[in-house]
Amino acid sequence: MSKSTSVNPDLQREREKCTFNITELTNLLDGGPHMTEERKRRETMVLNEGIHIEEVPSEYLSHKEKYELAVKKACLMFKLIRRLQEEENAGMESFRAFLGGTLGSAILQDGSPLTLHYVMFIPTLMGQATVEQQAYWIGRAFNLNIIGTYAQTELGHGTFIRGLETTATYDAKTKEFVLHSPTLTAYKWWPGGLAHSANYCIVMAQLYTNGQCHGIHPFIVQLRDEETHMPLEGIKVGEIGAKLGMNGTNNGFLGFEHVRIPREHMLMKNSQVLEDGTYVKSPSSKLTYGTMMFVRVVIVKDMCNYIAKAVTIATRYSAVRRQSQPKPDEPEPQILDYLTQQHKLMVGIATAHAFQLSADWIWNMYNNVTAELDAGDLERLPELHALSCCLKAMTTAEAAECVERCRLACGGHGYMLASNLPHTYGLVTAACTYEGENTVLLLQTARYLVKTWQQAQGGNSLPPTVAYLSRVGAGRRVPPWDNSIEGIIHGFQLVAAGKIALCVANIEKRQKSGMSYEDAWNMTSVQLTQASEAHCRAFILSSYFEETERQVKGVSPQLREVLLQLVDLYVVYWALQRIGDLLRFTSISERDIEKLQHWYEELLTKLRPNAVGLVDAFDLRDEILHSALGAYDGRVYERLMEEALKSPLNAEPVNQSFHKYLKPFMQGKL
Ligand SMILES: Cc1cc2nc3c(=O)[nH]c(=O)nc-3n(C[C@H](O)[C@H](O)[C@H](O)COP(=O)(O)OP(=O)(O)OC[C@H]3O[C@@H](n4cnc5c(N)ncnc54)[C@H](O)[C@@H]3O)c2cc1C
Repeated sequence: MSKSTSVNPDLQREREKCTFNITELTNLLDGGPHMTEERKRRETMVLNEGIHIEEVPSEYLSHKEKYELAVKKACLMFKLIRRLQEEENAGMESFRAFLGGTLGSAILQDGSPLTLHYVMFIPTLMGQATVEQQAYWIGRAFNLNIIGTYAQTELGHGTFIRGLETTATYDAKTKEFVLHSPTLTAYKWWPGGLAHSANYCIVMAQLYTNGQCHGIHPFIVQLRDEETHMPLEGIKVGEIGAKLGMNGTNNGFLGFEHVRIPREHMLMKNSQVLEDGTYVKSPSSKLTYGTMMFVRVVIVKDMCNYIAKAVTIATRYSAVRRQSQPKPDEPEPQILDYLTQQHKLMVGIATAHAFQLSADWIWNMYNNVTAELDAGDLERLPELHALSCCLKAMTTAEAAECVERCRLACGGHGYMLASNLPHTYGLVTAACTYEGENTVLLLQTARYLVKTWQQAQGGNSLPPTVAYLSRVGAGRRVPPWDNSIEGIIHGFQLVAAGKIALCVANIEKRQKSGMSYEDAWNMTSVQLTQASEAHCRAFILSSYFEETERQVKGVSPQLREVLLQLVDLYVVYWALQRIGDLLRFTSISERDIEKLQHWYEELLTKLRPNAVGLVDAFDLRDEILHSALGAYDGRVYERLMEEALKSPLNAEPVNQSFHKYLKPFMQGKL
């Protein structure tokens, strides 16, 4: 952590009154002291290169210049990864470590044009290419001799994959596929790095062989000449234009005019097309889920980093900022002393912890299920799929809310790009849409929950993450309310079960009244998304609670106390947020609610002295925070002015537009 000699005295006082050892918490969050050391080593290695330093802040560059700078930085980052691979034989994790949440967004604040190469291109090759295909492609991709992306979404269709229109028609005479975009809406639209960066691409297209359509399959397609980078014949490629955020990602469009590729360029680990055009179906359509789930799990982990970043900025700023004078004879208080401010910030800190533990949990589950898959066992795949869908949806939505709340908590200064909260919001809110639009994902989880509920009613045993549904199932008497953490978590399980039961009952009722299943589903879908959210909330609350209980066994009493306070705060916060649900599905009373409210206020007060210590423990270097409001030394006002002076408009006292427009206008001559 970069420590300036002159730290703002308020911030310094906050650090002095912290009750626990900050390094102990940092180590815990990293997964052990050796991991902290490893992370710091990586950060130093990257930041010492100076790639993050910008002569002119990139917000003042043109669209084209922003892209050119993003490519330069991304290449320098990839060069480092290549060096690490050569020196230390590092694997895929080196990509994640360098390009993921914290370091990645420190270097490329508005997204990287090469991210898709490691987020989607390589994982898809690993998951869907045959051993021979991997032998041919992975080495080149891994060494970054080629740059790839992943093109699925089209102008006309994103969510509905079966509706994609790009075709890949097999020509048995030449043993080639012919890729074609029959309509404007068939154009690929959105893939990161596609516009001007990647020279290869995995394209999802409708496979036709012997006159029959076999649905969507992956193909690897060369887009650009490896020497000149010119688009190959029949390839129509370009950029989709400026966006709310992520303007460094070079999202592109792509159309094909009868482009021929060899048969070997269909990724055939799962389904195959033989030389004569015979189609050999995949043993399970579910096998292709692997890459999607990997990416969703990575997204959950990234959300923790973005939340940690936003709350670090807003909490440090809240310690430095003084405003208003509630007591006439006393100085203005730090805004962190207002309970409403603590309410905005503390839950963010707790959320970062809760998501990190949920992410670790699902990461382990992902690895176990993948190992089972490799051994041909698909049993836990639907459970993992359902959990990864709702977790991705909930964590991205909540991260976006949390970053926005942090921005608002910083008042006007939070609106400045120099706070780095707007860019962070741009990155986080995009994740609500990509890799599965959030509502659609919640509905996918709901489909699994409805099915599971029906299984439970039939007396079948349920997989671990939904086992609670048979314990708290329909028809059971609602137990007395227990105003403890375990009691609230149990209450959330009752809410989830109650909502799922209602959805199932509503769908059945609507069907009985003559509606088709599809219409009954659609009419119930608002409730279905809420049931999914309730299920996911119950999962996050219980995994956060259980994992923390396990974790605190190995920490000092001082840290233990704070970690448990954070869990309590998170659980009670959500109970208060969802009072309506609890009143509806549990036996909670007005008196219990009042107690919860007091408990919550007490927790905020208890956590208040440790607020800065808690965010310091995220150990985000100034170069990573990239924020005038959040720097370690708290020199907020000085930094804001320093940043303002970097505006190109401040380079001259009078702008030429004065002479050209303002003056003639004021003099009535325009
Ligand atoms: C920043 C960014 C980066 C991206 N990167 C890539 C990339 O690299 N490669 C790639 O292939 N794609 C990429 N995408 C595309 C992304 O995957 C799609 O935007 C996403 O899947 C949603 O599809 P859509 O845009 O067609 O929205 P739509 O599916 O049209 O959704 C619009 C609305 O309709 C609703 N809706 C749709 N279907 C249903 C349903 N069945 N039930 C209820 N409601 C429904 C949705 O909830 C939403 O409110 C990216 C998108 C963004 C924003």
